[in-house]
Amino acid sequence: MDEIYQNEQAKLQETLSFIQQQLKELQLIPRYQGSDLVEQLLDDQRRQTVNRLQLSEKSPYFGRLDFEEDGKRLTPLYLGKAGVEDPDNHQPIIIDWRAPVASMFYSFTGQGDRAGYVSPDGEVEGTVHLKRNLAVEEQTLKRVVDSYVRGGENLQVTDEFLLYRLGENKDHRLRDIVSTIQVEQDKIIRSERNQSLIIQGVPGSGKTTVALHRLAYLLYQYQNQVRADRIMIFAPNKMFLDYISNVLPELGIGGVKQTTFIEWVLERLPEPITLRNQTDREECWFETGQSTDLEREQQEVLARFKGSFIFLEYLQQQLAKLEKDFVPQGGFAIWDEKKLTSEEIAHWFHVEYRHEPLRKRQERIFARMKRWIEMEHRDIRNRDPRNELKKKAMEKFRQYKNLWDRRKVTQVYVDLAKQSDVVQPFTIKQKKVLFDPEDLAPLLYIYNFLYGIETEYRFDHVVIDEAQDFSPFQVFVLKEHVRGNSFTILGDLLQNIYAYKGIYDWNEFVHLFPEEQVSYFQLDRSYRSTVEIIQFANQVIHSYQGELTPATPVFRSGEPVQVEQVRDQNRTLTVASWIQKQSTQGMKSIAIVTRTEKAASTLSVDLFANGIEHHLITPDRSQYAGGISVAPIYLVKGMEFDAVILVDVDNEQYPDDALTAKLLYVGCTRALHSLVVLTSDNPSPLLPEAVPVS
Ligand SMILES: Nc1ncnc2c1ncn2[C@@H]1O[C@H](COP(=O)(O)OP(=O)(O)OP(=O)(O)O)[C@@H](O)[C@H]1O
Repeated sequence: MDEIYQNEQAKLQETLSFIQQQLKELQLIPRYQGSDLVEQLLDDQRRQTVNRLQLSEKSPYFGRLDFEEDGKRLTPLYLGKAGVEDPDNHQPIIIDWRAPVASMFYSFTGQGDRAGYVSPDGEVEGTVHLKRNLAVEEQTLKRVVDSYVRGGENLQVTDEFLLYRLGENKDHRLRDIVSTIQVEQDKIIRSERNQSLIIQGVPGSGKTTVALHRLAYLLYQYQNQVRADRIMIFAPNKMFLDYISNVLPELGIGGVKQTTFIEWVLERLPEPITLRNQTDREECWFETGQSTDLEREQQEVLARFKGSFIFLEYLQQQLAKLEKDFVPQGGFAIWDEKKLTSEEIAHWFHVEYRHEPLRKRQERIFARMKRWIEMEHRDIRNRDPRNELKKKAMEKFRQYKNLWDRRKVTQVYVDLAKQSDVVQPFTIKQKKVLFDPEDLAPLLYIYNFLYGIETEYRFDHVVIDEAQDFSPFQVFVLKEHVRGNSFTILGDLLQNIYAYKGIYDWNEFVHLFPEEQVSYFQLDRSYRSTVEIIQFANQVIHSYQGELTPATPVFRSGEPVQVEQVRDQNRTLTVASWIQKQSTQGMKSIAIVTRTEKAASTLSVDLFANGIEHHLITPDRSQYAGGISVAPIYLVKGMEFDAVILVDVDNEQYPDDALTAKLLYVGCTRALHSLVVLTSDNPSPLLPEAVPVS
């Protein structure tokens, strides 16, 4: 292996010198400031090459595949995050991981020596001689692992490199996985653009990571059809967006937009919308105790109805009626016998302008009527030198315009919703209607119906993360904004802790797309947590698993999950000493997870009093700083930590019901390496049979 290592070391030096030389030469060329288009294009290309070389400089490649295409000679292919070529002969020095030929690195599993890929010129086949993983960090070769050598004993060492990567401690942001993308993940990443992918995946199966890699792939593969600034990522909250914000820049991608659905709709609608304070609602939803059960149930029924396809169909019918009767009866008359009949105006509206949204047609008709009055007035100017008749006509016109529907979008929605049997009256506060997030998709739908969609709000691709919390109505309205149904929709039905929104079954989304344009994927392998943690979490959710497949851990063993009984008065000290122990063991991200927001603030105060510096995660927090975090359980969804301690896991806080089981499942599956569960002398019935260690 030493010789192999030395050869690779020499190759790395040679590649680095090449990159540095290229960079030096390119950086000596001054930026072009003139107006010659060809020169501008060349300058732009140089800038892109500099960006790629800079990305490659620290870690030029991560893998090598020796491939002998049938009828050609064997070529070692080095794969990196960005492609680098020799400018003199255009030969590739490093191949971009997204290139067709690179797909073999991910799809080749070592069973037999044949491999192939689809190039722009057709299928290519050949023989693989070597597949090698190379870990290069800060220009230093750290590790060389061969996962396949032709004719050698191939012991599935791919896993060795994967385990090495998974065993690392994580800082505060999600990372790219280009060097260890797995076969089932690669299929998703390389899916065609005009496909809506619906991905159900167990916690830690890489859903978020894979979706971001798919974006990088789409931007590479469909350069002329997909633009970064026309891609939108929808995620549950700002902190989560901050948490995932490193992956795309690590892959050399900039400019992709990210938002939450609420924020995006509020920005999109021109009318001010007053949203009811959601903190109270979430608190009520996640608060423990029976007193809120009825309130929760009512909320669930109403919110689910507003997000449902049934409500959408109801609104569609109502809006169709609105359109049919949009033109007021009676026509419009001015002086003498001059008149526009309602049939004439309706013809403009329903036939001539039918391709425009309703309010645009209305504007056009008003403009046309105004022009008509002026034209008619020219004929009688001599009779009406002081414009008396014209003024009267204009006054009548003003009155006529008021016969048209000129309600605000919010008013149209409130009126239509009220007429349905299910929707209850909206709360009014200080003369303003208070809306909930589930009203936003219907509001946007009505807005689009009345005003249409501006170009800047159309997307080439949309990612919906934690999509189990999205309603069919939300996805439907987003579909109106996306060209070619290009979606990546991902989530986990077992993590739908907001039962008052979202879906029970992915079919609720599948039906929204044409059959040939939608693909369903299921990811069952969990890469995040150790075997012990996954087995523990699987037992927590077991009774509520339903049809869903339990998570299969990648074989990475760690310490057993500890369930500890502590008395109330000792709790803070136990947590404090656990934190200290984890920090000394090198854990970079540590989470102390409580059942409610109140409990998190109380514990936070106690920990500060004990000298433990940390961050308290609250619903309005927009950044995740890593280190030590204290958070209520429902706010850690989507995130991960090296070590997690769950506190107060007793019968009172975690009774045996579906919502609580899901919450606890989410909490357990956040941990990468270490999980501790603190309970009282009355432990939660959801905990596995493990005998508590006291
Ligand atoms: N092929 C892989 N190689 C290395 N690490 C991986 C791979 N796939 C996933 N991971 C790691 O597993 C962890 C979980 O990934 P990610 O957060 O994308 O999963 P998820 O399915 O979205 O999880 P959750 O449902 O819990 O939000 C991350 O640390 C990610 O880097």
